[in-house]
Amino acid sequence: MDQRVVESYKLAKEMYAQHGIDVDAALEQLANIKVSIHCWQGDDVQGFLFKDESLSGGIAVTGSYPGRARTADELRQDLEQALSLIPGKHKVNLHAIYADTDEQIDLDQLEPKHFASWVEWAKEQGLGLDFNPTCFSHPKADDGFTLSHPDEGIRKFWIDHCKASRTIAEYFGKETGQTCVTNFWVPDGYKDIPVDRLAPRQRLKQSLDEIFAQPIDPQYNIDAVESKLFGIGSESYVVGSHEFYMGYAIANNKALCLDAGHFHPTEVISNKISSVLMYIDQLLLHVSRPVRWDSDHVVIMDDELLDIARELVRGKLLDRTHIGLDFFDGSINHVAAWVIGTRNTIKALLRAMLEPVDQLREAELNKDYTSRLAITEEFKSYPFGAVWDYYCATAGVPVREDWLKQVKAYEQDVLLKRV
Ligand SMILES: C[C@H](O)[C@H](O)[C@@H](O)C(=O)CO
Ligand SMILES: [Mn+2]
Repeated sequence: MDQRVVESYKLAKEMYAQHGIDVDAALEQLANIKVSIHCWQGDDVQGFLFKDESLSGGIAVTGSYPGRARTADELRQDLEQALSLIPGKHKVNLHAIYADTDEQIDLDQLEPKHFASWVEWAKEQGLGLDFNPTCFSHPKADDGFTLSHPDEGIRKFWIDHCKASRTIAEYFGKETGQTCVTNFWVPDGYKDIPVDRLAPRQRLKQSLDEIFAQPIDPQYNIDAVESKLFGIGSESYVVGSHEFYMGYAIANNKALCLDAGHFHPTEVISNKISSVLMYIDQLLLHVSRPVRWDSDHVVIMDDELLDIARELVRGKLLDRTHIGLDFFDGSINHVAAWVIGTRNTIKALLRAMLEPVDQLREAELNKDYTSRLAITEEFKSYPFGAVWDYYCATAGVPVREDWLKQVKAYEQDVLLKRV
């Protein structure tokens, strides 16, 4: 290992120790945190089942950076490349449209066997798998409704797809030995002001009740539900609102998914974590970055990311939180997007672990808000970067921006050859 990395680390460790912070213990804790890396950044949310369907559901990918994965093998190859540049052992989050099969199969007919290659790969790589039914980019979702659809036949199709998804998730959990988190998000909503807000919500509740009627051992699968304020084409009303799913999760013992881009533009999920975890057992995060709207930009080291990490660390809530990523930027190298967003998420957790929380809490309780602000601000320039570099070096991944060289080489050798 580069001796400068080791020396900087030692100096940093001493500085943190002066505030009672055990850096080695923080790194040990960090190494046990798994981030769920979303497969859909790798191919602009296209999937492999319906090559001719364009992305729908009120979400959008912009950009046409070359080299996106076209097959499951390519996607796995790209994920391996990204994972080789990210410290720690993590999970990969699949959507149903990423089934790896030659069969012409519809979503309601999916079975574990259609994901066998993913499971085999995950086992080889020592990765966990998470899952999502895909209730969009399909002709039966063209009018913007799925699980709350007024047509019984269409609603049943989506219920059957979600049931099939839970069976697949259970299989993931059994095979990998790591609990699969299955996230349910549906785009259902109206562009303009509806007359009846209640009936679609009653139908969505009924559908969810049917989907979850089959018990699954939580050792293998846990279900999460994800709300949204608005989407493109559902600006006036989304059936699965925050209140709807918060209530549903509490009443039915489900995990709640908070996506950073799914609320009012000035509303932040960091301020929701401590509230929702008072009433629900487990949380799923979709760490994302809204820029003026739910634009799903790559996660950067901004105030909100750090605040999310602080909430989890300070409240000792990491054990009850599944950290997933959700962004899709088609304007930059797809592998780099994963690396940037995931490294930032892990780095933010480290930064949060390297704060003098006890000291700050004491200042707060003593109404010494001057010290609270002063210390918080000074710690923003404490040498967390030296600790991060050491962590990357000991984990066998590139230090600082060195990873970019590898991504550029991969782009030349692999991605640009995909024509
Ligand atoms: C593709 C994902 O399931 C999707 O992004 C969903 O989680 C979401 O956030 C929709 O806005
Ligand atoms: Mn999301």
